[in-house]
Amino acid sequence: MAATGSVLIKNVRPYGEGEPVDVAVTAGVITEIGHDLAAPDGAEVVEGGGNILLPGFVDLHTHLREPGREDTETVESGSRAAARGGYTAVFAMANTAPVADNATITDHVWRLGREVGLVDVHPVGAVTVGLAGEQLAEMGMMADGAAKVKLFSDDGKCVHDPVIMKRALEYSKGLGVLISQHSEDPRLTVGSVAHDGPTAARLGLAGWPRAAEESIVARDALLARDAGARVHIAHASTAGTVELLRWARTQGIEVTAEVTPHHLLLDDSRLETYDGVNRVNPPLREESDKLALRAALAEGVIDCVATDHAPHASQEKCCEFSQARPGMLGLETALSIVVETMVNADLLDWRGVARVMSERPAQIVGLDDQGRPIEVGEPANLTIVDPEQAWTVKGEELASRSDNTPYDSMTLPGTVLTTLLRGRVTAQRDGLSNVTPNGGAGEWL
Ligand SMILES: NC(=O)N[C@@H](CC(=O)O)C(=O)O
Ligand SMILES: [Zn+2]
Ligand SMILES: [Zn+2]
Repeated sequence: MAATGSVLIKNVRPYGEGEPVDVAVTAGVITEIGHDLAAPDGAEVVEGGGNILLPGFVDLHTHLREPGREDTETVESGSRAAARGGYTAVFAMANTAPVADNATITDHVWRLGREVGLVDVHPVGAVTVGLAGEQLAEMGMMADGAAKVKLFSDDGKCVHDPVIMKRALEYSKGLGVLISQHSEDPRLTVGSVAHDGPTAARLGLAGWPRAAEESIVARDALLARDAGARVHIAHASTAGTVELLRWARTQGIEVTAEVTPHHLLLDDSRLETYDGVNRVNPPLREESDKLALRAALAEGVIDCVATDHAPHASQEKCCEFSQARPGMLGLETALSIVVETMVNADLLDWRGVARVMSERPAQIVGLDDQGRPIEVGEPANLTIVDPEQAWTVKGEELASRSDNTPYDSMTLPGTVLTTLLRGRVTAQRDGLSNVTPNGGAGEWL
């Protein structure tokens, strides 16, 4: 693999539009786009096979579990999973052990990411010390450190105290950073394990009401308005949250939001089996919520897709539903779920996929080297996707150290073939000749 040398990507269709072209890359930057380009001496050639070229994906919500739970994921295994999923940048949440609530930890995670070099790992800083919700963390120190932390979140927990959240928003505005809120009023979710609806009632599972999310979304929109700050809503899961986001926009409040692939595809009908793999926060909701989330993503009311990739050890997921840890894997399957729920449903075209997977997340968090248009002079953070190729998910074959995917054994549409970070190949499936029409995609090299 050439480090920062020359790469010639043959035969790709940027955004799935027009005739295939070649894309030449030198020193990590796109230098030419055209037909029948000659490979410069020593250039690595990547055959695109007429497939779709997109900007590399950016995930605002990943759990990498390092430091502390390296048995379930490391910066390396998570970076590999991300590259295979078409990602070139991920934001690693702060709910590690110890919590990433100071610059020593955020800089450590950032350095680990650089050493691995498969994806840009941006550590998320905690909003409060120890995620305890009581005392603001040293956000300024983290923002000023080597990692230049841009996103702060107590994810896993809600910044519940309105006074603390108000101060955090004011502080974030001054620092030019963004807070991502895990919207969950903890007093409404004590003991809750599943969406509070007919399915949970029938199955005897304690319910997690929509109001637990929506009351915080509404409150934080108002706090952001008063502070003149921006706020980002993590893993939006209800139709009511969509309506609140729409309302906030009409008021000129700067609220952005993400939706996870699992909330786009799955609903609480999955819970019938009591399989702990389906336990997640916020919980899988009802079909009406799912359809509202898809429509909101198509319309732009929800800005982007974020995986909430949450690896857990199998012994923490296989137990009784109420005992299973909440969270599911997402990085390696996200593109396929977006193809299934949005592209194949005619809700998004490939320009739209680039918008929700790459451009908007980069803009929201202020990354200037990711989510860029595929044009000469832009960094070559790219992914090649075969829209026709289906593949069968097998938990144990994923690059993640964990296998808690809710899509195990499912055949999903859309395959990532190659990912490039600043022109360097970070993931590549076996030669196109090995990609069989219905028998799954080629092996990862
Ligand atoms: N989504 C989850 O169910 N779990 C996440 C935490 C979180 O995103 O709230 C985790 O860290 O496991
Ligand atoms: Zn969360
Ligand atoms: Zn999370």
